[in-house]
Amino acid sequence: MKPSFFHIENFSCGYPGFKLSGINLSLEKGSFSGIIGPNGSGKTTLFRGITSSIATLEGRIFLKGKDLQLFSLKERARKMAIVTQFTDTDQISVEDYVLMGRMPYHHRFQFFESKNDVEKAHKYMQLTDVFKHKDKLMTELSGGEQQRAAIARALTQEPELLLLDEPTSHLDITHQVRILDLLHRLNQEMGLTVLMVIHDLNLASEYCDQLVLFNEGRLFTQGTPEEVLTFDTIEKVYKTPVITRTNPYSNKPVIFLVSEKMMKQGGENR
Ligand SMILES: Nc1ncnc2c1ncn2[C@@H]1O[C@H](COP(=O)(O)OP(=O)(O)OP(=O)(O)O)[C@@H](O)[C@H]1O
Repeated sequence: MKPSFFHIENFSCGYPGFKLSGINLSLEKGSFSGIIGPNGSGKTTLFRGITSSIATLEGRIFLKGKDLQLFSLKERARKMAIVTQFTDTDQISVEDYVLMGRMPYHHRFQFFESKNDVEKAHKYMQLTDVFKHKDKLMTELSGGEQQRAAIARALTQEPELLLLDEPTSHLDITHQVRILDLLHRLNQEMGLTVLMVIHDLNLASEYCDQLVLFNEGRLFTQGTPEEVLTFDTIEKVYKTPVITRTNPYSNKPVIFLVSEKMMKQGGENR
């Protein structure tokens, strides 16, 4: 059988007091997947395990059939990029920050970026709408602008697999759609494989082919948005009732939250 593009096998990692365990996950080349789940369920921990920021306790991860541990850092950075929740905002210009995405392609004694590196960085800065800030310091950007610069840097890395931890958490609605549309376009046109942690279940439903739902350090279920975003599953995992409907334009599931206020008003109107 042909190995999948990215394969996580019986994986476990964690910290004292929290263990993520028994994770099995396969991503096909060119897939667009979302990891969802309540706060503290282990989504970021999985990314930390994948990038070896924390030690693996059990299991293995394969990228294009090769154990991720066997990749050199440079080789891995050419294949896989990650956008974390926290952008390091040193005293560095936005342009230099994004250009760091080209470092995995520099040869040993290359101290300056090439014309090609600058062109790529400018292209992705434009696509993420941060080009106008290129001469500012990263510390002078807003949270959403920093998040877009981090995405620009990861795209400048031109990876085959892009991992994003809550890429839209600081973005206004225009930029949420703009960034997700951009990722979708790169996914469709260039075969970029995307795996993102996302809290907004409606955006997850709209953009992802596959959803992976985490709960209490385990993978609770995975499947298409239609299979995962059901009333029963959401109530069981998030412990809150929701209303589920289908978006008439995209035919994807849409979730409406049910508040106490809404329940009371519903009662009064009956
Ligand atoms: N450095 C750490 N040391 C010890 N425990 C940690 C550490 N980082 C996270 N945890 C714990 O691990 C658990 C999972 O955290 P994680 O950040 O993976 O959750 P998450 O699903 O990404 O949550 P959120 O949706 O809030 O971002 C939490 O209970 C958290 O308190």
